[in-house]
Amino acid sequence: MSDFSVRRLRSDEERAATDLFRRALHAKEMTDEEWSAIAPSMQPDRGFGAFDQELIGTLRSFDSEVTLPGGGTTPLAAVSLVGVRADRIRRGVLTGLMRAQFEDFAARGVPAAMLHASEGAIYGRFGYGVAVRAKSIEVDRHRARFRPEAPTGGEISLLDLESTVEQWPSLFDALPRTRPGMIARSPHLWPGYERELRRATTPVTTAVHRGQDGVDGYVTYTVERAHFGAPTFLKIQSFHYASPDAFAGLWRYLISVDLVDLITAEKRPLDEPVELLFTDPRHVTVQKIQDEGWLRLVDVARMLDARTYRGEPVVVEVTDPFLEHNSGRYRLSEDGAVRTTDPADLELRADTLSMVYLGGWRPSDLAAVGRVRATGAAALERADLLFGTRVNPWCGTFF
Ligand SMILES: CC(=O)SCCNC(=O)CCNC(=O)[C@H](O)C(C)(C)COP(=O)(O)OP(=O)(O)OC[C@H]1O[C@@H](n2cnc3c(N)ncnc32)[C@H](O)[C@@H]1OP(=O)(O)O
Repeated sequence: MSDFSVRRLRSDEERAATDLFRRALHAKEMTDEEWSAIAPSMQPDRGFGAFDQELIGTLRSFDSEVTLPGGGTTPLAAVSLVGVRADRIRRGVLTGLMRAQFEDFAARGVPAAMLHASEGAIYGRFGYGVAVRAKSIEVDRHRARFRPEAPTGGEISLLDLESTVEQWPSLFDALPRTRPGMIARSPHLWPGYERELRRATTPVTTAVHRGQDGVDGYVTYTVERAHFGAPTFLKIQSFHYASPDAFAGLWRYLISVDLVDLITAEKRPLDEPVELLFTDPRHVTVQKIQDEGWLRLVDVARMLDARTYRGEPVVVEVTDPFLEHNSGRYRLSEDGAVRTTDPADLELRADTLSMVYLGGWRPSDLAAVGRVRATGAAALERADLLFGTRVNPWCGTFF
């Protein structure tokens, strides 16, 4: 490890830290105008910097909360803007920053953290695991026909760019965050979203769905084509709903939009049944399945006790090399989670525990690739049921 120290960033260092992150991602430094648009998204006291003679690495977070299996919520740190200067990588700088950030989470009683990773090989060693995967889909608008039993939906009204910017926070906040892994959107997120919307080169439209009990869903999109004669894409930027009627009603609207060939939606829940709305499900193709959210159980005991379980108890032995105090055995049952000295049914590392925690992976599948060790098939069957969730996890918020 080279000689550097890590400390909380002062507010007058936030711009340099953001530029350092952007350089690490090969993006240009910000103009004054760009910084004034981005500055409000920096939650004070949540940034860390690594310094030798100067700033050489950074990361930050903003406060949020996450929905857990069973419907409860806990505080969550949404981690982002992670970067180390190119001439200082692979010397332990990120490791030092991670350690300082976890200490800060523990001091503030934040039991979990989530991030979206630029690369898949970075964060496992720090105890983050792929808890949420998502699919990107493409719908052939000309051929997709609704099945007769698909809900008809309610009324649709349209918002333009300015109304979308104004109403997005209240539209999102009014909808329940029902899936495990969904997070609250801090006020610090919206300036970045607004900036993205304003950078669109074609009109931004939001279709708002109103059901019997009022507004219960919305979809925001742009329509784009590469050049004259190329296929026209309706690109969904954001799609949230609270009822099957809103889900089907908004898809009916999207399919009805003229002069569109293909509809694309990125990072949708794995079990969202868009294709089943249509007479031929093959008119919806899955383009990609990717990791959407990496979860870290910072306080394993608290997080294990915060979610619900079904079925017979299981004792898990957790190994957490990065946050050693989490290592130990936990008995999980419908009554919650307690530390125990009973023999373990399953053994797994902290990053693997994160993968099963929201119900995104079955312990038996992870056992098949050597990431879970179990006493036998019966233990795995109990663990699959215990960690299983009614719906797939989904984050649905980029940060
Ligand atoms: C949530 C987000 O913001 S995602 C964006 C993350 N940022 C980027 O991708 C920007 C470009 N990359 C970078 O800035 C840096 O390379 C970082 C932040 C990914 C890593 O920072 P570093 O200071 O090099 O990490 P550090 O030296 O602490 O590495 C710790 C270990 O992880 C490994 N590691 C680090 N980055 C990577 C990587 N990209 N791929 C594979 N292994 C990696 C190191 O080899 C080291 O392994 P070791 O302990 O076995 O020796």
